[in-house]
Amino acid sequence: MKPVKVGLLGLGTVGTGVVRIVEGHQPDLLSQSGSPIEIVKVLVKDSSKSRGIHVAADKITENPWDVIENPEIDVVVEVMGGIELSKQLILAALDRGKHVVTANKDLMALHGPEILAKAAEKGCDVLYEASVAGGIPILRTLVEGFSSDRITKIMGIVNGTTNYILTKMSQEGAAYDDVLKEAQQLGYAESDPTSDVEGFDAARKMTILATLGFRANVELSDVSVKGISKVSKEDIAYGKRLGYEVKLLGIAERQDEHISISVQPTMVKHSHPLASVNGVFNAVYVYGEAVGETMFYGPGAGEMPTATSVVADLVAVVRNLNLGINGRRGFVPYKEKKLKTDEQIASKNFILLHVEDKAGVLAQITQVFAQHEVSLESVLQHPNATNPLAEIIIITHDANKAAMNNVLKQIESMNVVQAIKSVYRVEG
Ligand SMILES: NC(=O)C1=CN([C@@H]2O[C@H](COP(=O)(O)OP(=O)(O)OC[C@H]3O[C@@H](n4cnc5c(N)ncnc54)[C@H](OP(=O)(O)O)[C@@H]3O)[C@@H](O)[C@H]2O)C=CC1
Ligand SMILES: N[C@@H](CC=O)C(=O)O
Repeated sequence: MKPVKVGLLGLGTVGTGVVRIVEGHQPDLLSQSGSPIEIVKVLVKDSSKSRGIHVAADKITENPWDVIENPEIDVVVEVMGGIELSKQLILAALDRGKHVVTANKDLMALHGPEILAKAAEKGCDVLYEASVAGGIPILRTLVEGFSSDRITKIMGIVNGTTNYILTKMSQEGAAYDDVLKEAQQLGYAESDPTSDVEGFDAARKMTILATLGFRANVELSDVSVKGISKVSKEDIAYGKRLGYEVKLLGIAERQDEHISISVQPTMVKHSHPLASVNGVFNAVYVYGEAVGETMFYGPGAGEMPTATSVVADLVAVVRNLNLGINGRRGFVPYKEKKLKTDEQIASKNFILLHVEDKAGVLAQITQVFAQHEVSLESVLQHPNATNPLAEIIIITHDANKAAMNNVLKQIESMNVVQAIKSVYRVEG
């Protein structure tokens, strides 16, 4: 039986896993796809590097065109990362009629529409399951599993590195910098981990999830982003005392065709299933009008989980090749999105203030909330042992973002307020 030939762009964390699965699961891949699958060329940046896996020297190249212009290659698997070169190579591969599998969320979040349009024009498949939530098959689930429903909310822990960091800070009191180093050593973090800790990686994933879930032309610039670099041990400890876990949450919501998408550290109530998603695990919570609440859980990063999704896409491409139906999905024309205004975005909020420790201050503060019609769920005040200030912790009921911004602006200008230490969205 003639094997389907694959060119692999990248042999790092994910690429190594892809080679292991393709070589180690041959009988399963054959029975699932209908053809043997053979990796015939592998692109690396530095061929002299020692690697944790053996690949025959004649398969390794430092020249990407050895893969793209190789006429025997049917499918290109891009796991090298980056944007400009990967985009150029993927478009060139599609121009030559090659199908593409990629794990590259940076690329798909920014240039997905252009790449998918080219694939449709050329009758090729472009699959990118591994780009969101590593080992969880969430993209297929949104596109196929929920094709009959109208999704109104997608909420996810979609970055393994930050969830690993927050979990270790919360459970072991570990220091932020130490845990980030560990996540890098474990192969979870991006080559520039700023993407992870500042929330950009999660924003790219939320762009992809919202595009597919809401079937709308969502762009990366539509996502408001805040990372975890300013989350303190104090915030985590306060959250715990009040029954919350701090998580970096991506939240995409839709109401009457208006959408909002954000990534931000969020206080998640202990009783909410997302609060117990720990370590490198990811979870995506999907609300559909008909189905109600669903949640998908699994490892969000790392060699083998991510490679599982990449190779599952490869199997799908090969199956399509054998059925002669590649590119049949075509380019889905998404609906024009409408973004919610700040008046339309509502959530509960957690606010930690340092204020002067004297009578009447609490009343002054709560009055500001009342003026802007933000009602309060709970208010705690106690003296701070280390300085002559008191701490006030407020949890609001659902309040719109515009009103909350006005409250915070007014509180910041009050003489009795030394600092607005933290503001978090609250879920659950
Ligand atoms: N790591 C993870 O858990 C996950 C990663 N992803 C995505 O998968 C992709 C790969 O990630 P990962 O495996 O972690 O990355 P790595 O940095 O571990 O590997 C990148 C590989 O690509 C090669 N490469 C990079 N740039 C070039 C270039 N210009 N020319 C030739 N070869 C190049 C590198 O070569 P060399 O080895 O010689 O340096 C290396 O083999 C990224 O898009 C990432 O966002 C998605 C989900 C999870
Ligand atoms: N750096 C990413 C890797 C997977 O997408 C993460 O930590 O989730």
